[in-house]
Amino acid sequence: MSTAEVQQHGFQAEVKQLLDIVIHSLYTDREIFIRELVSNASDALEKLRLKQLTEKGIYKADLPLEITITTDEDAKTLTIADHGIGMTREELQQNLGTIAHSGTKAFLEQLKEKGENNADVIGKFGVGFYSAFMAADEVEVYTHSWQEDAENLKWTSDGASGYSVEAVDEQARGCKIVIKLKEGQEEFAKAERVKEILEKYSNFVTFPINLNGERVNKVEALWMKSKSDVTEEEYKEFYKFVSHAWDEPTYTMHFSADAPLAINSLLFVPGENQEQFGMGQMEPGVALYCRKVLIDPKPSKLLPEWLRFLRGVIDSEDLPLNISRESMQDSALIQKLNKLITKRFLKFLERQAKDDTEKYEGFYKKFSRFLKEGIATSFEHQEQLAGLLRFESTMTDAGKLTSMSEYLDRAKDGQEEIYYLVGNSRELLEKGPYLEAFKARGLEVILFTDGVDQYVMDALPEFKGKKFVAADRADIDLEDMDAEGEALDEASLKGLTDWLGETLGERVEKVEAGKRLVNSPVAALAPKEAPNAQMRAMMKAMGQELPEPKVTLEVNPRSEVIKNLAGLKDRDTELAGIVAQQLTDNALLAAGLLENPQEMVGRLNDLLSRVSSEK
Ligand SMILES: Nc1ncnc2c1ncn2[C@@H]1O[C@H](COP(=O)(O)OP(=O)(O)OP(=O)(O)O)[C@@H](O)[C@H]1O
Repeated sequence: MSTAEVQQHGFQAEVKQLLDIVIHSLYTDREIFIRELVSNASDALEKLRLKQLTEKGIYKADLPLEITITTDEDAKTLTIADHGIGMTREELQQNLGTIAHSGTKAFLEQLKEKGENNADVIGKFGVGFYSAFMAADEVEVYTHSWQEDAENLKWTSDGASGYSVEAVDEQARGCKIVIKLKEGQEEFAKAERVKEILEKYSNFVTFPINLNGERVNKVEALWMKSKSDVTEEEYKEFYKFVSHAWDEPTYTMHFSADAPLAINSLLFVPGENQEQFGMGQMEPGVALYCRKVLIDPKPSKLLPEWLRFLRGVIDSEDLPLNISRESMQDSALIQKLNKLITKRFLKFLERQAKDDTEKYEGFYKKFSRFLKEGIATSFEHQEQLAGLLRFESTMTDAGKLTSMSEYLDRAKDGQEEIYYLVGNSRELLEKGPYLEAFKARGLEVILFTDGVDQYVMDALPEFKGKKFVAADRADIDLEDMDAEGEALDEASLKGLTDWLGETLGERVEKVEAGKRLVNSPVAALAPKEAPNAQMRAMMKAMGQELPEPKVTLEVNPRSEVIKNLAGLKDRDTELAGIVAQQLTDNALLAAGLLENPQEMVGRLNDLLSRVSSEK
């Protein structure tokens, strides 16, 4: 291939879609494209700084690690150049021709399926390099990779269908991005305007920035400063800068410690949960530094996976600088950092929950899935995480949330268990037969209605020494109470339960007189190990055939239906048999365990015809 040849490339379909949104629908804060490009330049310089530690033969090794910005009002251009790692031909195609981030890609595919051009949502997550086309007619990228034998290249695009790549004359190491401004966007070629934009965040950039030959920033790392020297505004801008975010952080946690490890850390909980918007699994976003030198922008083991929503920086002096990223991931030091920061963050959340409940509940609505994932996957932090859960219960008004600690505060003296029930909605749970007995005894039951709650509760055995017990399980031992109304006498009750056991045969494990029912005649109690209604629905959705579970049928000796049935079985065994089957179906239906509603309809019609024919 001759070096003069210009290669034409089409953009990947998702890039075209993204560019279409960027160019036609994203109008707010166009100036942020400068932040995106400066932040990319800073990333590229950080990567080069790390290469300097581990590689020999860096191209033009003496070039300073800095960012140079020039404006040209006559030519209507803005140029942002860095001496970072630059890009090879393959890297240009990979990085500036496709969307590497799988989450963004999946998200765009979803938008396409729905036929939406949702600028609002995409605007929340940033579009990186492509944001240049908010202000540009054409963008040129001149580059030479850090590798000595790499080509001198120029990438050009008008942001429409594709881009070209060609070999050019000798380039400096790094990238020089020339932005040819659109009509109406000439302000970004004015030095004053660009300076004003840079001032917002340039002090977070740990490399010098020169604008038209004049230095604009002090180089300082915000996370190394003391809390009292940083303003709210600086935190916000820093968050946007380091995480390429367009939203504002919900929480900011800035701390330093000397022992057991020397740490300076600045962490953010984002304003939005990307995973909630269908952007796929987030990548870890807390970068690891050692004395202001970036070691790894996305270290996967620095924090537990369920903390992948956090953004920010952890800087530890104790890290050896020359260690390879691979061996660092498994080092004892990383494990220590992981433990320490997780503990601090959980404590931080506990305090936030106490200090501003409303704000915490707002956070919880968006991010609770991560905490629950933590409970299901990390034994070590289970108890602390359980304390951070919020839920409704039989003692809260609908829509109001409470916590485990509040539950225990309200619990009766001597109550050794925490009762809960999992289902699709509060309404359904309240209509079911299981809560009566608890209500009658003044016992609080937690109502879990999130789709993942069953998994969470399967993983969580206890909280502060009190066992979790599902209110619909057969083996709950509730204390006797003086229920109102006359109960069936012992002998008739025994006769009835024996007869029911025989009549229902294989359908039930056993039939017993119970203490838990107040109004309902019967309830179906699933054995401890059996999947509950929610799990069954999920298993069925995955195509698994499930037999009806063998339940314990608990009968209420004070119910009129039960008292009548005890007599009916001796007068009209056939009719009593139909009633018994129907009662069982009712109980299974209420429990979400009924498998054959068709059979029930036939039987109900039979019953109705008998009732209506009675004189
Ligand atoms: N100045 C630069 N020097 C070297 N590589 C660059 C430069 N600018 C961009 N790149 C490369 O192009 C890729 C894509 O950049 P882009 O800004 O679109 O996304 P990102 O920075 O990876 O992610 P995000 O901005 O969403 O966090 C970068 O990951 C990087 O590899």
